[in-house]
Amino acid sequence: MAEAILTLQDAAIYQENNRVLNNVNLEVKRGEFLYLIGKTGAGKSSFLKTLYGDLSLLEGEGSIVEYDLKKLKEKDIPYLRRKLGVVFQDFKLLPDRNIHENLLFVLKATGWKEKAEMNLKIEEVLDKVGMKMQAHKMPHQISGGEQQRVAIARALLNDPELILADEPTGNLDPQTSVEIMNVLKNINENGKTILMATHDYALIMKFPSKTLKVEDGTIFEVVQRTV
Ligand SMILES: Nc1ncnc2c1ncn2[C@@H]1O[C@H](COP(=O)(O)OP(=O)(O)OP(=O)(O)O)[C@@H](O)[C@H]1O
Repeated sequence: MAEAILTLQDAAIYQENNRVLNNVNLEVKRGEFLYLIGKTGAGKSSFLKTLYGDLSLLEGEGSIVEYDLKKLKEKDIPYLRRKLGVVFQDFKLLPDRNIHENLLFVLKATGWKEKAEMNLKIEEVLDKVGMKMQAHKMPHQISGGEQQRVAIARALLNDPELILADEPTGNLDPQTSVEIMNVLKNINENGKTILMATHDYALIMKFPSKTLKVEDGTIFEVVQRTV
């Protein structure tokens, strides 16, 4: 049996004083690809924010990539984030520097020092997402799908154990969404665990995988045909 990379027991998720989710119990095993679905406002983003330390876990127990979410301190968060790769709907690339410099910025911010090592790492992650030849371009010179590829490459820089993707195809057309899914699936097949929030049921049908649903204030696993 693969070991658990994420577990939650009787967890509640809060936004300010509002309890958004309750009785959350789940276990994600190393190597899994999981979807997180649910209506707008159901609490998917709040859930993911709790996992990457943006919201505190106030009730229940939780552990992610060996961090205890209940005991997480402010000073732990940068280290937790290095073991997680987070991908957002809106790419969040820095507009004032090229692709290479965007990735270099993250490496420097996470403690890398050796220029040659940094350049090699950047080349390696851009190669994984098919963007090696475009490292000199500015974010506005590449398409949305290409920007998302770069954002995925950025998430891979510190060799994370788990990738959290919040609607990574939300701003992309159907064909580009399929291309991004192929990139994510490929990364998953190479051993990374991925938890991906999405509204895109067509994509789920095309790339079936274990699916969690956020509904009525909690999270539960659904079988594919009922999503
Ligand atoms: N900063 C905040 N303060 C208080 N309540 C919030 C805050 N952010 C979100 N909420 C509330 O928490 C609930 C869950 O929001 P959340 O953004 O997690 O939903 P979601 O499922 O990710 O939706 P979407 O698909 O639109 O991103 C909503 O009722 C929302 O109004």
